[in-house]
Amino acid sequence: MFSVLSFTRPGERTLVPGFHLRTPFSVVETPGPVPELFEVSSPRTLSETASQHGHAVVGALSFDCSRAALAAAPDLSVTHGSPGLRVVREEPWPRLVGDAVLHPTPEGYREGVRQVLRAIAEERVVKTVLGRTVQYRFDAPVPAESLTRALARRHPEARTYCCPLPGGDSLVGASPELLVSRHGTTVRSHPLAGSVPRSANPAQDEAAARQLLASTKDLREHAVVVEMIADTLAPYCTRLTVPNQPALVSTRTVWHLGTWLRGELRDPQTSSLELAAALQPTPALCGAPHQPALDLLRGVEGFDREWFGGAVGWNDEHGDGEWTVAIRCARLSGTTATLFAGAGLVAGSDPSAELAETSAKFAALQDVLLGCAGQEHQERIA
Ligand SMILES: C=C(O[C@H]1C=CC=C(C(=O)O)[C@@H]1O)C(=O)O
Repeated sequence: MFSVLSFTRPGERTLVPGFHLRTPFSVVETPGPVPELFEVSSPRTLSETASQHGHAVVGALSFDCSRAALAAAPDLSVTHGSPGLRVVREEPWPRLVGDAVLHPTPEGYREGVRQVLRAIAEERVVKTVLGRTVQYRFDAPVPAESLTRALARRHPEARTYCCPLPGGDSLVGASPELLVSRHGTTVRSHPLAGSVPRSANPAQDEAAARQLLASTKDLREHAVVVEMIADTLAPYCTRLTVPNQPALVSTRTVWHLGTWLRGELRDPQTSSLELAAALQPTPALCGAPHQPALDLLRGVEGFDREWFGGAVGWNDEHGDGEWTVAIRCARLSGTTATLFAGAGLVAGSDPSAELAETSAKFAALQDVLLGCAGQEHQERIA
């Protein structure tokens, strides 16, 4: 069942963003602010409800898939190709107030990694993804749409999104990872796992990429994810192609290992939302085996991920749609912006290297958020 949430707070209407998802191949957006969100305890319920009413829906699935915040979007526009950025009035950018709040501290994160490595050594888990947060406060709310446009300019290769959340918050990000798409009977997924920070020195950058492609630790970390996604999609597909080697994927700040999976749907009634709910969360954000990894990360992280590591996307009235993994993101809530990043841990992971990896992941948002605020990046977060 689902309940309708009032989405706007009195007096805050002008700050409420619409839904926006830009990829290198398309832009999907609502024409204006989303008036109402439906909070759903089972995304499948809404998928069925949406198809009964013939509406497209947009929104977010939480990390553990126990919640979805979705909105009916009868006027959803899908523009194929690589259209230019919509010109809208630029709002004034707020100023940063005070210092960044890190959770946990860098040493706290390294200690968390050691705890997970002990659990791996005791064979309680094979892999767990450990997250951390950094929170900034501003003298006024951060304009979500301006931030999204600035992210799209800085990360044209990414899947840039702005998604309304309950309580007037929004989730804004520039993710490199496709959870799942369904177009007609074609299903695609592009999991990423196994990463190293990029270097400003071209020779070092190339060497880092080469080492990543040859790293048995990172290949193992990646294989766990691909196996789960292939096993989950296989029953939905008549044919599923799974390359046996990952390829390098570059973002502005990080190299990743990535694998494109492609399948043909067995039943054309299966919607993109149903596929997303079946996959979420993959071991790229949680770990393996699923339940012990989830219990472990909940105990060690000490914060509620809610939408971080979930999925943001759309599903049209035919069941077509795309769901992006909600990473490289900030939750905007009033005058605060909370950034999230995590790293996959397997046997052989090094606490300081994992900390550096999360810092490089934060940088995707930080550079834009603090750059727009006219601030130098003074905070040493690692
Ligand atoms: C958890 C994050 O990244 C995931 C996605 C790609 C590579 C990952 C890794 O190598 O650890 C993570 O699994 C994040 O960006 O916060």
